[in-house]
Parts: sequence; C-alpha cells; structure tokens
Amino acid sequence: MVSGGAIQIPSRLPLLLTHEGVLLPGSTVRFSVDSPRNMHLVRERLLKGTSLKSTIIGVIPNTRDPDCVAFCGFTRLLCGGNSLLYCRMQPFSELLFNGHLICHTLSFSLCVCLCRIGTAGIAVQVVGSNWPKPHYTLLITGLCRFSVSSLLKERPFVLAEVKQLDQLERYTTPQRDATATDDGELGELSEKFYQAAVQLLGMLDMSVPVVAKFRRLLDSLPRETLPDVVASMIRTSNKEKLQVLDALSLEERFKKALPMLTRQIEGLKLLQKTRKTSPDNEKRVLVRKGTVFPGRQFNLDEEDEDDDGDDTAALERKVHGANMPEAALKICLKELKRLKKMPQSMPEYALTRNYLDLMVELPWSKSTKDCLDIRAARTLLDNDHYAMNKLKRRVLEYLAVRQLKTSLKGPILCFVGPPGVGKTSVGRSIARTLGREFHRIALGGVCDQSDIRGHRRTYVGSMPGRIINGLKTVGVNNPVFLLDEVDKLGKSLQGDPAAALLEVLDPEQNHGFTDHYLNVAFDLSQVLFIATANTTATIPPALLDRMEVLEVPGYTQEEKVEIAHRHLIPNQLEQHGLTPQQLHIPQSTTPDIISRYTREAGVRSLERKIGAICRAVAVKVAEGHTLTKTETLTPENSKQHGGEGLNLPSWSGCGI
Ligand SMILES: Nc1ncnc2c1ncn2[C@@H]1O[C@H](COP(=O)(O)OP(=O)(O)OP(=O)(O)O)[C@@H](O)[C@H]1O
Repeated sequence: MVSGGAIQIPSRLPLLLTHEGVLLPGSTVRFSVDSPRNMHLVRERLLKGTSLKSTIIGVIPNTRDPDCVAFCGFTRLLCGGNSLLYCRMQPFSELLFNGHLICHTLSFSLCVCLCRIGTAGIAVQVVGSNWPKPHYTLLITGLCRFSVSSLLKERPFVLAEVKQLDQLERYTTPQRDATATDDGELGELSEKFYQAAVQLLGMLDMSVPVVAKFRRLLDSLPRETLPDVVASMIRTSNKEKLQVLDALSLEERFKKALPMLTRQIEGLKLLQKTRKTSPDNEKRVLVRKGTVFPGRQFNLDEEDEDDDGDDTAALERKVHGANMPEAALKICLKELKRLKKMPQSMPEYALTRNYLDLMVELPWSKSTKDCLDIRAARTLLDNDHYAMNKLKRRVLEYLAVRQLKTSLKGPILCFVGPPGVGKTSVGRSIARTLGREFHRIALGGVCDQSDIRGHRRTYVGSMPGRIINGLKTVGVNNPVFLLDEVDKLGKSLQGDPAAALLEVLDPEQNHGFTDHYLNVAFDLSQVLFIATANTTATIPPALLDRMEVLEVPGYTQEEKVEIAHRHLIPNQLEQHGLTPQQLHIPQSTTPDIISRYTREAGVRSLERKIGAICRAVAVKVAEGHTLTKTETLTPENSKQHGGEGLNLPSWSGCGI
C-alpha cells in the first residue's frame, strides 16, 4: 500500500452503503449492518480476510433521494451534485456521472442514490448478534476520502474502482503543516478555526474525559485535519457532515466546518446566559448532556468513559447499596468489572447487565415486620372463611408457635382438598394476618427443573427460576409463598421439578438455596411456604414427607348457603358494581341454585353462577330500568316478569 513514499488505499474497495451516519477521516463511528449486501461484505471481506488490506472498506453514505429514483428507466442517467445514481436497467447501456461515462457493461438491480465521495476506513471491530435480528456492529475508523471512479460489481456486495483523494501521511509522519506556513486565506482560516475550537474548549469542563481528549487532539493533530475531526466530534447533522465530506479543497472544508463550530459556541453562550447555575457545574452538565459532543463518535483512542461510565457507576452504587452477602457482592463486583470493559454492542453486555440488575433488585436483606396478633388472626380468618374449623384451628396453632418462636423451622403446611374449597384463599389470609407479602407460584404442569431452579447463565435465554422471580416481584425476603397444585408437578427429560422443590422446602437446607442463574446462595429460611394440592396420591413421597397435610373436605349444602350469603354474593355484587338494593337473592333461593345448577365439593362454580346472575341484572340496570321495589330473585318470579320494571332474567337467560 506504500508506493513512492505515499500511503495508498487499495484501488478497488468494497463499499459499505449506510444510511446511519457519515464517517469522516480521523473519526471512529459505530455502524449497525443488517442489509444483505452489507452482511455479505462483512462475512466475505472482513471476517474471511486475513490481511490488513482486507479490513479496509469504503464507507459511502446512501441517501435515498426520491428525485434520483424518478430517473430510473432512462438509459442515460445523469445525476446532479456529487451523487451517483445506479439503478435497475436491462440491459444497462450507459451510466453517466456529471457527464462522464462510468459504466456500460453491467446491469444493476439497486435503485439508490449514492454519494460520489466516501471515506475509506479500517474496520477495527466486528461484533455479530442474532438478536433482535441477524446483524453486525462495525467500529470503523476513517482514513481518507475517495471518489468512486466506476462500479465493478453489485453482488454479493458492491465493489468499486476508487481514487484516493486525501493523503494518509498527514497522520503518520510529522510533516510540514500545510496551513501553518500558509500566509494566505487558508492560513487565516485555519488560525480562526483553531481559535474557535480553543474558545469552545474554554467553555467546557476540562475534567470531563471527552473535553480533555478534544484538547489533546487539538494540540497534536495537523491543522489540516481539524475540520474533519472537529466536525465529527461536535453536534452536527449528517447533512452538514456530508458537506464537509464533499469539500475537497482544504479551504472549502474549513469554510464549511467553521460555522458549525461558531454555532456551537453561540449556542453555549446562550445556554450559559439562561441558566444560573455555578459555571463549573454548568460546563460539566453541558458535556454530560451531549449538548456539545453527541454520542461516542469521537473515539480515535478514546477511553470508555462518557454517559456509559455514569451508568455503570450508578450500577456500582446500587450493588454496594443492595446489602447483599459477601459472596454475592464479590460476584457482582467481578461481573461489574467485566461489564465496564465490554462494548455495549456485545451480546454478553446485555446478559451481564440483566444479571446485575436482578442481583441489585433482589431483597437480600429487605423484609417486612411480622405483626402477628392471634386474636386478630382468628377474627380475620373467621371473617374471610366460613366453616373450615379444623383447618383454621391448625393454622392458628401454627401461627401461635411462630409468634412464640420466630425462627420456627418447618413444618410446611399442605392444604389438600377438592377444587374451590378455599385452599388458596386461606393462604392469602395467612399472609394478611402476618402482614406479609403474598405470592402464588402455580406449579400445575411444570415439568422442567429449571422452572424452579433457573437456567445456567451459559444457556441462551437463561432466566432465574420461579422462586427467585417471586422474591424479586414481592421485593422482600420473608413473603408467604403459596405453591399451588404441587400434586400436578410433571417430570420430563429436563429433570424433575419435585426434586428441586425438596431443597426449597427443607428448612435445614433452604438457607443456602442456589438458583442456577444467580449461581450464589439465597437464604429462603424466612420465606413461609404453604402448599396446596387436590390429592396426596400424586405428590412424590419425598416431598410429601416434608409437609404436614391438612385435609380440607368439601362443604355441605348448608355450609355452601352460608358461604354464598356471607362471602360470595357480597363479593360478586361489589365486583359487578351492584348494590344489595338492586339485586337481592333470598336465602331460600340459594339451595335451588346450588342443587340445580352446581355439582361440586367446593364453591367455585356457585360463585360463577352468582356472577352470571349479577351480569344479567347489571345489563338491566345499565339499560336504565328504574327500581320500584327491592326485587327478589326466584325461578318463578323471574319467569313471571314479562317486560316491565326490573325484568329479571329467566334462569337460562342468566347464562347459569
Ligand atoms: N369457606 C369459605 N368461605 C368463604 N369463601 C370461600 C370459602 N371456601 C371457598 N371460598 C371462595 O371460593 C373461591 C375459590 O377458592 P380457592 O380459589 O381458594 O379454591 P382452591 O381450594 O384453592 O381451589 P383449587 O384447588 O382449584 O385451586 C374463592 O373466591 C374463595 O374465597
């Protein structure tokens, strides 16, 4: 690439067509690549190539221009400005650029307007990812301008014959500064530009790394490179950057870039005038907020410190503030250290970040204070549930022992009974009496061990298990966990979830429960586990052995009537926005509903039927029927009501 002392870029360059940004010589820009042509370029040129030459590509802004597209179909193509049009033509006869024939042999299926001038750049990093769709992220450092002489091929990626426009030696060898000794307009311009850059720096906080870097570059780079470097660092639009890119003469380049710099200075002056904070703070805020330096497009040799630095610093603060045990803290700090060194585009960055976010969110030492009063607990249980005397007595005994001995280890209560007898709702009431958070973990159909214990982090799409997820949701380490339907746990090739539950439910072991995702022990000894099941027959013996089974039998008809009138009807009326004046179901009607329309040990179906009656009445009320008297619902009167007043639906009309 060195010919006659001059460093030359290859005369044939693969072109990366990008809508994303403009690469200027001397700047480093991150491009996300997902179009088929660009993906081919990365795979076949950057990833397969082994020489330095193969890492050099041409980056060319691909500005879709409706005017250009309108030209398609003509055999002679003329494109204004510095744009080059190539489009679908069969056969391709002549392609003219600014009056010059570029190509007359190929047919192109692309229909885009390309800039004629691009920047040859060296790909310093290529990162691939499949999420959310296959793409590569390229970090490219601009070397020099080139112009497209002719297009050689279009597939699998665009290859062009190019002409180098800038000298590369200006960065590599200390040489005569073309502008320093120039006394003419160019010298004046470059001095003015330099002074403006110094003025901008004076308005910013030097302790911010970006500003310090800007200062270093300003002093070390030859002045002729400054327009490119400064235009790529300060906040400018892509259109403005394109103007700088298209400016071939140095003088023109200074003229294009200087107004951008002065605009920035004027903007800062205005901001400083309007805000009345301390000057030092103000300077820092301006830089931090990206008022001057947007994004991270300036990293010629940049340390990884900007907004991202803030982010990881905040995370570090959270890690220290999470009050986690020594072992967990050690792991978090290690991961944090790795995270700081990772580029954000790396897929592992997101994984590590998610892991750390979970670690800081977990309630390692956050708990609610138990407010147990046995008398109040009895009243609450009685108010919430009718009958169930045996179960309520045992629950009260259990709670009383807990009150006397806070560090009670076991037993785990397991309520066994037919569906709808109130097992889950008793669990909820226990949480309320203790003043603890309640979380239900539905185990029905779970047949993968990792549902309980989580996946290892090496696994794609890994997640913590339900226990850790539940703790994250409730935000305290002493909730009431209701393991619903333990009898319906499955088994599969992915392991036996019941075996994983053994450790969770064993009071002797669960202080060191290790979820595969966390890979560090979490103390579950404060969690109060309650299990429910419909039958003990299908509960694995080892699991059953760890639990105290409390049978919850079905209800008698009388009990169901009481439950309906004390709990179900008031609940349903409230849920449907009705008042007892609008719907009254007499005690004598309920046995009819129970015996004719439900056939169950519990009361869930009864609750649904009452809900259906409420819905039907709600329609009438919403239609604006006025109530003259309190209506009572019986099968007979519902049929009698032919049309006036509150037209109570017939039983079948209720949908029950
Ligand atoms: N004794 C009772 N007193 C008041 N309401 C009750 C009683 N028994 C059940 N219920 C009510 O019945 C409904 C169903 O109860 P729940 O969901 O707790 O049943 P379950 O036994 O857990 O059923 P499954 O085994 O299907 O999970 C709830 O609305 C609950 O409040």
